Amino acid sequence: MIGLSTAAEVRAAEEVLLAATREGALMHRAATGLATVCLRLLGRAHGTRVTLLVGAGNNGGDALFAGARLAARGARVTAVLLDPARAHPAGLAALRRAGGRTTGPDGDDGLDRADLVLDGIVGIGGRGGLRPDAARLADRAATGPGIPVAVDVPSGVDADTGAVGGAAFAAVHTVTFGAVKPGLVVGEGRGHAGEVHLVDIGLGPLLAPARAHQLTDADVAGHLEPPGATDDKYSRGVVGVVAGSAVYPGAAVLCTGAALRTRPGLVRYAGTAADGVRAAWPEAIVTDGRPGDAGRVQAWVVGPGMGTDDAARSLVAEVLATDLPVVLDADALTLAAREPELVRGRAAPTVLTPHDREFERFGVAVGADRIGSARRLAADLGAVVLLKGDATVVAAPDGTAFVNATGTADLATAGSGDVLSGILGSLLAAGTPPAGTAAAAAHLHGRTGQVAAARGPIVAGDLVRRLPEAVARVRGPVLGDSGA
Ligand SMILES: NC(=O)C1=CN([C@@H]2O[C@H](COP(=O)(O)OP(=O)(O)OC[C@H]3O[C@@H](n4cnc5c(N)ncnc54)[C@H](OP(=O)(O)O)[C@@H]3O)[C@@H](O)[C@H]2O)[C@@H](O)CC1
Ligand SMILES: [K+]
Repeated sequence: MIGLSTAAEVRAAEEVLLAATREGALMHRAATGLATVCLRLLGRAHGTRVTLLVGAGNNGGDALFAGARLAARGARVTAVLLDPARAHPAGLAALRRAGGRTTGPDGDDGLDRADLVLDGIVGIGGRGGLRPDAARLADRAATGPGIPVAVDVPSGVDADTGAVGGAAFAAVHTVTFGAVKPGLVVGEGRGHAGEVHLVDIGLGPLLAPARAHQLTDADVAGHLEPPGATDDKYSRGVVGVVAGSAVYPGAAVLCTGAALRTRPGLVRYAGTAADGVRAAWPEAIVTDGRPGDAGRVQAWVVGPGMGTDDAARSLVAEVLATDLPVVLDADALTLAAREPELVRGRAAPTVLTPHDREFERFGVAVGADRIGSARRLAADLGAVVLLKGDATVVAAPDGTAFVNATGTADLATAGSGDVLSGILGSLLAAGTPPAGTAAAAAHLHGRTGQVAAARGPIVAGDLVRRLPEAVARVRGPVLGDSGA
């Protein structure tokens, strides 16, 4: 699990470490890591051209020291000092000693011929969009030939929320220090950060326990263990699906299929799409009755494609009245937004899976702080909220949050959400804690999108078909398995 630490958490840890190390040591660690990544991206230093955009804070200091290291190896380095009188003095001296040159914001910045541009305008000390000089340079960097690399945080991106309140540096790589900040992996910030490289500067043991996390394949593999010798179809968790309609069985078919393919066990379906589900998935146990007629289950998924009429409302209320974990998706979210007390009163876990418009039906704007908004709704409803997006956010009522790392634009296809709710129901039936389980489902859904899209454009049915391959990929190679 990767902890996501806010600027304040990083600063608090930094303060302790700064007091315990000799002056400048942390910045040297940061700059060494930064220069190493730049060298890897450039392939070599000698003969390359590097432009540094240097603000007046320590973020500019990092860029200057890294630039000095590259200059010492033969790169032609130009530092553009946004505020020459306040540029980091020791960094500036190091760059000049190594043969780098400096200029002001209106000088010859070399951006039109740079191989790499380092954005050291502002880091975790930044507020709001970039000021005019900085904005103009960030804009030129975006259209120039150099690889745009952000130092710690792309300037103009809020490190905690990913909000971009005006002009911002568009990086393809971000080299961040001490901890990954949430703003690099969520919302608009994710697109501005590009690939994130974490440089260890020794903060780890001093950081407060993170309240937001990213899962890795290894974390999610624990949810996807193959059946053991003593498992039977019941012991692996039985999921019940209430979805679709006689006229539109598609959502029910996708959701049931995804549940079946995630953790082979037992899937029960109850609803008016029974014929369609039977035809597509003879493996499922199907009734055209009510949820109560379906037989014993350990978790319910309710909502996809079932409409919002009185009949649908009564099915949602019946499922929510059980003491089992429930995933509320699609139409069930619209119904729950009308009667949030149906969710608030529950003792068993409830997971809501809204996209932005569904989220806002609960009366909370999503805004630019997606983690904060998901946390607010989760606390209000006493439920886990999985807010879908480029980087899906999961928040628990206690504020624990997860940001998904595997999302891809290919998942924005009709029926993709039905597949996610099927995956989630299937994992939740195992009885694991709901927030981490929802994050694991988002992770697997994203991996499935990646696996399926590798062969070309995808439809939701491809996700169901490629789920076993994605599960295998998340589990990774089995130790001791020779492949024979
Ligand atoms: N502490 C350490 O030892 C270590 C720190 N480290 C590094 O330090 C960074 C934090 O440094 P920091 O605290 O100096 O703040 P920083 O991010 O440079 O920003 C302040 C400057 O930005 C300016 N500015 C603000 N908003 C702006 C805007 N919208 N548009 C334009 N400018 C704007 C602001 O201007 P002012 O308001 O003062 O005029 C001021 O000049 C951190 O991210 C990491 O890189 C690492 O080396 C590890 C060791
Ligand atoms: K920066």
